[in-house]
Amino acid sequence: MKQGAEHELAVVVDDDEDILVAARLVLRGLFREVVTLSRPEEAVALVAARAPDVVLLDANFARGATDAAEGLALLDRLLATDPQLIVVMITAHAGVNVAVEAMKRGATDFVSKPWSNDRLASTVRTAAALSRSRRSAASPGAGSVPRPAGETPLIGQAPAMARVHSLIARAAPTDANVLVLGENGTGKELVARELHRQSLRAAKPMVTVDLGAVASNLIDSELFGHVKGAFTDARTDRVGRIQAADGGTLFLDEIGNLPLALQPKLLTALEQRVVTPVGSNRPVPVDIRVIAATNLTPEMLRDPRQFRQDLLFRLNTVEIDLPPLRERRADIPALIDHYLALYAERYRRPPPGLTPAALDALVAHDWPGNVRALRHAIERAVILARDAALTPDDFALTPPARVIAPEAVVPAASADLNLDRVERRLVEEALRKHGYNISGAAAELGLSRAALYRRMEKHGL
Ligand SMILES: Nc1ncnc2c1ncn2[C@@H]1O[C@H](COP(=O)(O)OP(=O)(O)OP(=O)(O)O)[C@@H](O)[C@H]1O
Repeated sequence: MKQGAEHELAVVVDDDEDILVAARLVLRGLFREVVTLSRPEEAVALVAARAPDVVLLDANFARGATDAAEGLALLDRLLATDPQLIVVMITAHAGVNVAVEAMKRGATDFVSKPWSNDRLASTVRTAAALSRSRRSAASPGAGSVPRPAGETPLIGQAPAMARVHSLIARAAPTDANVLVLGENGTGKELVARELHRQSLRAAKPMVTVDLGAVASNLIDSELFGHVKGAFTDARTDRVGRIQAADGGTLFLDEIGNLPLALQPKLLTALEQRVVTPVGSNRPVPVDIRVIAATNLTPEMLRDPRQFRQDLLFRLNTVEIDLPPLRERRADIPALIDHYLALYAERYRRPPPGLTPAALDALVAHDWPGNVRALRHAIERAVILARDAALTPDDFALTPPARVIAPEAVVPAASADLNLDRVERRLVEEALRKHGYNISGAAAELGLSRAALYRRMEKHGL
């Protein structure tokens, strides 16, 4: 038995002898025993008998095969034999689709050939650490830390959300970059938090950059930092957010707002795992996992005039698409219960009841602002609630989105000129006109996204 090895048993399954030898050389420092198998059928029996810490499995078995069918079928069989098993897939260079398919089926991570030995070692070490915590707690996601009190859980068991939960559970413990897509208010940030919380980086920070809220000329130094004197206002050195996330997770919200000119710089940082602060020529090494989110549609994202495709390819190793609330109405009652209880406690009142008509109206509503709008509607209703159960009128549900000419919202001379109410109306109309797309509505109103959010909060929209 080898002294000093961190883990017990690794199994490498590949029909290429060179790969088996190369993997053994890397893994023998980490495991007391490394078993290499060139015949896939032996793997199932070995997994059943010995519950290895990690299996490293080649995706393309039959020599020359590229569709990975055999490797994926074996992955299914191994996981059926031992659902707690940690499998790291070996994929061909640029085999991202295979890697994603493998992770959807339950692989924990992947390495692509040709690999760098350091990368292989760190991927397998991370996977083995996960295996240990999974087996000791006998529950998936055991590497996670508890959700802080008061932080919202990701509610929803409708089929579309069940898929989201399952993708989160599988992608979280890997270092794969994740791109979260969805309309405004669908919960993209919550998903990012869950991914971080269930990851092996959970004890380290998740650093967020909202690229929609930072002025475009400041994004460079916000992300990469700067050195004193790099520009007029740079009076001291400043660490950028990427570096601040070292060891943890970097959450890039509204990634669609990253200026095209800065996209190559981010790509280089992600590929080379270094950042070079503005005004410096000394790259600093960083170890980050990136989660990005956007409300751009997949079609917009795939337009090279909006987004560099090589950067997209880096960011979307796993893609999680959050459906709008109107496509998962089954989740609405659970969301209502959660937020009624939350706000009743916050505003120190008994949880109000709900008439059946109110429940029907809330479930039937289209919620163009998604869960955020539902949450605000409930908060407002709780604040205004009297003793009786809440009725549809207590929720001020507006009719479905329609496009309104801007002139129509300018009040006639005789109309209500109260500034606060006019502001509310304008904000509401702009939101509706843009289908609750915050960036679009903010641009039309001449506000930053942050300023628009403040007004939405103020007016309970
Ligand atoms: N599934 C959910 N369960 C509970 N609360 C949710 C859920 N989805 C969203 N919310 C709540 O809705 C609000 C908006 O969520 P979040 O900020 O994550 O959305 P987003 O998609 O990132 O929005 P935006 O694109 O506008 O930044 C938050 O208050 C969040 O707590």
